[in-house]
Amino acid sequence: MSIRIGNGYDIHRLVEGRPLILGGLKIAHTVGLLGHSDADVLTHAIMDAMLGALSLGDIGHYFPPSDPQWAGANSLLLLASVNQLIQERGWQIENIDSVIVAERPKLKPHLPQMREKIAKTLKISPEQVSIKATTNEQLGPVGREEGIAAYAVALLVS
Ligand SMILES: Nc1ccn([C@@H]2O[C@H](COP(=O)(O)O)[C@@H](O)[C@H]2O)c(=O)n1
Ligand SMILES: C[C@@]1(CO)OP(=O)(O)OP(=O)(O)OC[C@H]1O
Repeated sequence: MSIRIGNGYDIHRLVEGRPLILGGLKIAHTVGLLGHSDADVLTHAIMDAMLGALSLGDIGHYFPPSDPQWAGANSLLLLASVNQLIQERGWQIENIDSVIVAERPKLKPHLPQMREKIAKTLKISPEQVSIKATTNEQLGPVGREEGIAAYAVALLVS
């Protein structure tokens, strides 16, 4: 058995007139994340962690922000295709750990549903997907609610 580990990070700006989508879940809030795709920072960080584990580059390589094809893209569909990419190479996810950094809204009540959505997309159990939330203690751009960030680690086995 071989194992590989990867990490991912993403941040998107919060603006009015956009939905807030995190882990594939639409969350009621006054502002949402700006991006070429649905700007789902958590899912983006997870994809980069999976790609990083196999030194396969980053999501921008597979889904260029300059490509109109990805305008408004559902990041869960991109996640499914990254999963296919690693499976084609003989790898599967052992577990994912992640954290969303957001001052607001309160994300704890939404975390179980996010775990289910990510796990279903990756065809693994929700127990293999950890999603946490923390504030940035009002420090920096995230602390000023200018954006939301996410970090993820993925362990792959073959
Ligand atoms: N957007 C968020 C941020 C945090 N939480 C939960 O609150 C706990 C305390 O957060 P601190 O940043 O003050 O340490 C954290 O452990 C999360 O459970 C949240 O639900 N939504
Ligand atoms: C998935 C993509 C597609 O445009 O999403 P974006 O919303 O542009 O988000 P970003 O994390 O800046 O870059 C990743 C892109 O590949």
